[in-house]
Amino acid sequence: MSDNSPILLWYRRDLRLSDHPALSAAAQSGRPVIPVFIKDTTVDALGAAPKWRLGLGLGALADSFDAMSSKLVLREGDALDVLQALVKETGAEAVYWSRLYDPASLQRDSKIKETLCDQGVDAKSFGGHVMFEPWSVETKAGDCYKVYTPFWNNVKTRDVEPPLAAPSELCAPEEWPASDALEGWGLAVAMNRGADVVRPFVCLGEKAAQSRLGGFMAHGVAEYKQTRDIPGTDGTSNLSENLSLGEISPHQCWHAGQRALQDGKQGAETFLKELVWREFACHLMYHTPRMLTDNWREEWDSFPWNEDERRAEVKAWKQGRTGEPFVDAAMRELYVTGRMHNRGRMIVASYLTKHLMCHWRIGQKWFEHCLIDWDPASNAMGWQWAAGSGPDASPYFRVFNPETQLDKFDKNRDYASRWIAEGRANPHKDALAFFDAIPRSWPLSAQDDYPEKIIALDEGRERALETYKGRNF
Ligand SMILES: Cc1cc2nc3c(=O)[nH]c(=O)nc-3n(C[C@H](O)[C@H](O)[C@H](O)COP(=O)(O)OP(=O)(O)OC[C@H]3O[C@@H](n4cnc5c(N)ncnc54)[C@H](O)[C@@H]3O)c2cc1C
Repeated sequence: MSDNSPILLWYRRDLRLSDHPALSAAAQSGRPVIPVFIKDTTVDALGAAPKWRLGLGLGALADSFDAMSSKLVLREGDALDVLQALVKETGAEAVYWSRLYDPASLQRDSKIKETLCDQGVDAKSFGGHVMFEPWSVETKAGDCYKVYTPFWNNVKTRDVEPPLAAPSELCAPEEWPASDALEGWGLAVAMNRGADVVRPFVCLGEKAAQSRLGGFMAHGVAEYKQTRDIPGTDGTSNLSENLSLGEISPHQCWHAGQRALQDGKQGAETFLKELVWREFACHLMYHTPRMLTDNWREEWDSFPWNEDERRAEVKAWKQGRTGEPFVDAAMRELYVTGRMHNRGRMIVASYLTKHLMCHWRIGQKWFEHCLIDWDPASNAMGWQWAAGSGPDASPYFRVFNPETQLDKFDKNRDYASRWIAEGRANPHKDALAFFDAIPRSWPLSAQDDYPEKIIALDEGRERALETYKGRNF
């Protein structure tokens, strides 16, 4: 390889400069580095909110490169074609990237690696997206894990690579290749009116993610074990949005959590365990990619789910109009912020799949459309956990009762009143924001009456339990 040939640094879901093994390796080589992002079919396939959030993240990453006299080159097309064209244009002899583990990326990346290597290009993938490579965690029998607790026990005492500093400088190529304009990609198009409403809730970019982590370590993590389950408080890290696009690395979060634990902050161990849930999801997806599309437990294949999204009860669920305050508050939080508290996610998922007996894929798809922290593995695992069809799932006969959950986790109704406007003299501004975000085709207004329950909870629960009977779960 000649000393001055550039390295193409192919960015995907790793939108940061610090703790980026591929970028560090490229910078250390002393050769020119050309950061590239490609809008290929995996980007086109994203839901409205994740695609919009990606666009914001790319803008922030481009600014970071500009600030160090570098540049993020944007190209559109088949990833292999684009990389080959860039190799030709720039004389690059190497392409580096951070590994991803979903089936579409794995298939694309292995083909690209093979083709580029055959053509004499040094195509190399690096870690960084997860702390524990999915193939590096095995049971004693050499299998993958299917249950979280033994997975946690396996990894909890492992050494996690200390985070790498961002390179202080990057060598620029003699000539920069042409770049598309980010605005021309139309990544925001499907968000319509929602974008202006969601934007103030976004924590954008690497710097903001680091300060969010710092703030949480200083003020939140000590009480996290108690506060993480209360959706009316700001009791969690809110880092999923940044983790999902790689604006922060799990290693950075892990080491911050370890330091907090050493400082005697009790909640830090629970935080570390949650980070490992993300690892576990990725492990499951890598070993059983059908988890994204099919019941993990095949016994569920003959279950008579409602699969028709046009049904009135699905519409009511999506619009936060089921008449169950916990469910409706959470669905509106999703629409307004692009995120939803974990307790809300569990409750709306249980309600849709159990009380309404709708297929978990309907919910998975809606979350994929609305979440700015969308992650294919965590989303699929969460939905299959709630439905009962997943590997380490909530028992199928456990049906969350949204009313008793509200009494337990939202005693003072802080959460419900923040998100539901109807029937209130002075609705919260966030509850009103919902009506600014929704599509005009939803004929809803804050002046409407709050809806009657679309199903009595007992009736829904009994119907589900009755249908489970005689099945071999
Ligand atoms: C039906 C359903 C769908 C979900 N879809 C997603 C999704 O698309 N993207 C996503 O990131 N998470 C998803 N989750 C998991 C979880 O709800 C979110 O990670 C969490 O609410 C994020 O908030 P936080 O960053 O404040 O988390 P914290 O409580 O601060 O936890 C720290 C980090 O640990 C990880 N984590 C925490 N809980 C989980 C979990 N149950 N599964 C996997 N990782 C976890 C996240 O990366 C999170 O940022 C889903 C859960 C359910 C039940």
